[in-house]
Amino acid sequence: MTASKGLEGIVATQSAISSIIDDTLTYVGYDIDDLAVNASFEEVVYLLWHQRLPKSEELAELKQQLADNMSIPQPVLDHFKMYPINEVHPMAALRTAISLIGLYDESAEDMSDEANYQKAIKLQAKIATIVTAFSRIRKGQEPIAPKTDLGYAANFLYMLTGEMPEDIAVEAFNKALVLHADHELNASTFTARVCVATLSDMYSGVTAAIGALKGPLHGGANEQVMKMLMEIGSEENVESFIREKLDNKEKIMGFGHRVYRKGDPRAKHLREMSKKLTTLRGEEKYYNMSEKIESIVTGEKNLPPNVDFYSASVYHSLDIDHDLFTPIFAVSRISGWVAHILEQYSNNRLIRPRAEYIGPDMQKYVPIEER
Ligand SMILES: CC(=O)SCCNC(=O)CCNC(=O)[C@H](O)C(C)(C)COP(=O)(O)OP(=O)(O)OC[C@H]1O[C@@H](n2cnc3c(N)ncnc32)[C@H](O)[C@@H]1OP(=O)(O)O
Ligand SMILES: O=C([O-])CC(=O)C(=O)O
Repeated sequence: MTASKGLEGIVATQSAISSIIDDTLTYVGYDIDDLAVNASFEEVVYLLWHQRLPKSEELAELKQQLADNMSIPQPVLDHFKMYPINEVHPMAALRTAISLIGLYDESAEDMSDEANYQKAIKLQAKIATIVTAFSRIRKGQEPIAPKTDLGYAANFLYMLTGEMPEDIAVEAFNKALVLHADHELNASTFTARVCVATLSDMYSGVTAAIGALKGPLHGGANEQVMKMLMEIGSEENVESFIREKLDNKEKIMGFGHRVYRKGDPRAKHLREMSKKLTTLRGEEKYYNMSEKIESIVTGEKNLPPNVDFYSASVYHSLDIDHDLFTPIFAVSRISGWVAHILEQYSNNRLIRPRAEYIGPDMQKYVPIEER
C-alpha cells in the first residue's frame, strides 16, 4: 500500500453533478462560461439539485421556497450576542450557527428523501440570513428581514446593508454565486460526503464542510488575498513584495490549483468583474495591483490565479467586509455541498480509505517504571 500525499490523482467517487476535464468546468454538462453569463443563482441551485435546468414554474417554486425559509430561529440570533462577537471569525460563527439551526429543525434526523430535500432548501435559504445577521449584530445593528420579492443575490445584499442594492451589484454578486456553486470533489465537498456517508445528517455534513472551507488553502484564501492587497498598498510595492515572498518560498494566496494546470476558467469572469467594479468605485488600484501580481506569479512560477484571487477585489468593490468573503463562498457552495450530500445518500457506501503505515514495528510493551 502506497499513499498518494493529499490523495492527489485518486478518483474517490462517481458524480453526475460537476466535472473538470482538461481545465473545463461544467455543472451537469453545462459549461461554466455559459452559466456565468446566462444563469441566475437559483437556476444553478435547481440544476445542481435536480441535474436539469428548471422550467419557469419550477424556478418560481424554488424561489418561493427559498424566500419562505429565510428566517432563522431567534435563539440563533440571541446566540450571536452571547460571545465576544467582534473577536470571532465569521466562518467560525457560521460553522456553529449551521449546527445550531439543526437543533431547531424537527426533521433534522428524518432521513427520508423528502425531508432531506426540505433540509436542503432550509439550509440554502437560512445561510444568507445567518451571514448577514451576524455581520449586522456585530456592528450593533438589527438584522434585516428578507424581502420575499427579491432574488437570492439581491436579498443577500439587501439584508447586509438594509438598502436596495444597485443592479450592477446584484448582477456581479449573482455571477460570483454562480461561479462558486460547485467544484467536483474539492476538499469541503469531499468532507461533506465523508461525513454523510456514515449516514449522519445533513446539518453535520454541512457543518463539517464549512470547517474545511475555512482554511486558507481552500475557501479562506479569498480573505487572505485581500489582506495581501491591503498590505502591499500600492502598485509600486507589488514587485518587491511578491518577489520577496517567492524568494522566501512563501505561497501567494489565490494562485495554484490541484486540478487546473493551464488555469481556472472561473478566474477570467472574476477578473473582468474586478476591472469593471474597481473602476466604477474609483479603486482601480486593486485591479491594477492584482493584474501585476498575476503577471509576476505566472511569469515566475507558471501558476495561474484561481477563483479566490479576483473574487477578493470584486467583493471589496461591493463594500463587503473582508472577513465575510469566505462565508459568502459558503453561501454559494452550500448548494454544491447539498447536491453532493443528496447524491451520496442516493447511492451510499461508507467512505473509509486506508493509510500506509510508516511508524515503528515489532515493539514490545515496557512496564512504565522501566521506560
Ligand atoms: C477555492 C479553492 O480552494 S482554490 C485554492 C485556494 N488556495 C490558495 O489560493 C492558496 C495558495 N495555493 C496553494 O496553496 C496550492 O496551490 C493549492 C493548495 C491550491 C494546491 O495545492 P497542491 O496541489 O497540494 O500543490 P502544492 O502545495 O503541493 O504545490 C506544488 C508546488 O507549487 C508551489 N505552489 C503552489 N501554489 C503556490 C502558490 N500559491 N504560491 C507559490 N507557490 C505555490 C508549491 O510551493 C510547490 O512547490 P515545490 O514543488 O517547489 O515545493
Ligand atoms: O477544487 C478545488 O480543489 C478547490 C476549488 O477550486 C473550489 O473548491 O472551488
